[in-house]
Amino acid sequence: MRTNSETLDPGAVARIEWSAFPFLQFRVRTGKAAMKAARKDSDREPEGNTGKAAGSDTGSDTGSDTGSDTGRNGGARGAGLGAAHAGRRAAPGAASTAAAAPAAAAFTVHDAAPAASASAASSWRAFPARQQPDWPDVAALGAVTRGLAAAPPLVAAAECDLLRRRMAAVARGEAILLQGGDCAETFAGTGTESLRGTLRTLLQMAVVLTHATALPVVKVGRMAGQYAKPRSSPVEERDGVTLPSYRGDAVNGLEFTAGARRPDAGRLRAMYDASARSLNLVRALTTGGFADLRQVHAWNQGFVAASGAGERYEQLADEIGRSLAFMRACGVDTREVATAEFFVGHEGLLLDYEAALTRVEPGTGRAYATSGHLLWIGERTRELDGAHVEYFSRIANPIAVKLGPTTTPDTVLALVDRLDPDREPGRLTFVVRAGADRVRDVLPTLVEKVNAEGAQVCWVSDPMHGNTTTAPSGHKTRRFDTVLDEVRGFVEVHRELGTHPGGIHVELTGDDVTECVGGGNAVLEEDLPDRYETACDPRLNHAQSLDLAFLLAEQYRSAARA
Ligand SMILES: O=C[C@H](O)[C@H](O)COP(=O)(O)O
Ligand SMILES: C=C(OP(=O)(O)O)C(=O)O
Ligand SMILES: [Mn+2]
Repeated sequence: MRTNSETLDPGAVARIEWSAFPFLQFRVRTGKAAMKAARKDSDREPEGNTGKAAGSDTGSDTGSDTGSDTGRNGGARGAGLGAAHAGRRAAPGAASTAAAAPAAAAFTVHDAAPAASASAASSWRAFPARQQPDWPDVAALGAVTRGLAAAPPLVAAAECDLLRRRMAAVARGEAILLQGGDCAETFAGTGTESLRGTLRTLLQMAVVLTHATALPVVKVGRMAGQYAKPRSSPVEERDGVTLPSYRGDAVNGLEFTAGARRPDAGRLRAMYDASARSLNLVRALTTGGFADLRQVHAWNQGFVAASGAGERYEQLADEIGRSLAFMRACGVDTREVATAEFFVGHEGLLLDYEAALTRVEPGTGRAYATSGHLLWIGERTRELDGAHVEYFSRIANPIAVKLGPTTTPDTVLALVDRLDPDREPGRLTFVVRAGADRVRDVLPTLVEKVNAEGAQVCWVSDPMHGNTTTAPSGHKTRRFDTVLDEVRGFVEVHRELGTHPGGIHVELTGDDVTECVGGGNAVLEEDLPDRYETACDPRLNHAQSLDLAFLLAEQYRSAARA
């Protein structure tokens, strides 16, 4: 059967190139997939990660290269997983696999598809896949993924191509990436005020960064798909009771009961539905007036007036106001500047889900993950001979890879070879999360080696995941100053090398939560229990996010002046 994902017509794509005022403008027409697929699945061994118990100090999250992570998981076991896959396919008689036979045939039948694309939905199955749930009911998994394979794509291939071009601008130093949102989205939070708040926060940050850098800001939400979590430990222990760790709403429930923590494949369908609802709201808001520049600026003025550190930001906010007045005086109708180009992305962790939503473009034969525009591989799953790198090597979306503090230049160069063999600007982003104390040591060599290789990747800072600590109260937290210090280190390194600090990737929310310590309104350690609402990692709250944007804006400016 022929696979098909409907696309934007090329004319429409051409019309949504950068406008004169690049913060804005987003026109998308999505289409219906005509995809009838039958895919069965193979069961997998449970994750053998023997990392620290949940709730212990997360300092080690500042992490190991996945080379040593292999050690943690057991290198032999990793190889064994691959063997187990192959073995299962060769012996489909086992009761548990009978209903879950391999066959990603649905995606491999496009006659004109190049081999790489045609097998995108299935080739990863020959490689060990880390951090996958131990689904107890493989028949249910097969039924769900077959349903997803027949469902419409959530994003269009042409939108992914557009983001690739935007990311190419980032790679060339002509734009900045701002990516942010929850660590773990929840189904309960889908389509609610929280999502609006996160979107509003990102739009506010984008205006500040756009003005300070005089560069377009490419906006990508960690949203409408960020429902699956890799964990340091497969189990969590509380008061002598040990249960499977929460792996995100896509897999199991947060509640600490055996029933909730049991992986449920039906949640993959719920993830798709929740993503669709969120995307719908994001598209409506970003095109329906919510992103009106005057309104976003008014929000920023409100923030500056209310912030404990507001005085420091006043000048920049005033300048933005004057720029808007200048535009109006020149005859630009700022009321028309009311839509924003916005993309969504998530960690492409659950390969059964991503494979089921992979679609091959009939026109080009290229395969796309249609679950989101930009997908990334996490620090724990980026091993070169693993299933995630294999899957990502075969999709045409813009993709990113997280790099922790122990990442070696050889690993990075090998990732470039696997994931960006054509050295195409915009294809590959490295998200550095080395930790504030390591970034200045680790990053320069990585950047130099990649440059010497002739690859034009985007370099982005994730100042969250290398800076997680545990407060005396037991809450996982991050210090605002440390987060800021990592971003500063990241920018400094790039300035010294003459390369482009391409942007930030941040866990944040528009809510006034108390999860990270510090910031202009000074959340204290003892405040953490007040509004600690995250389902996984601590996020910057609304004010802390804007603090970060204003302070980063200062840094970009002073670096530009130097
Ligand atoms: O978001 C990233 C990871 O999923 C998260 O940091 C893991 O947290 P853990 O170390 O508590 O498992
Ligand atoms: C899991 C994440 O980060 P990392 O892979 O960098 O630990 C994340 O961004 O949610
Ligand atoms: Mn996280």
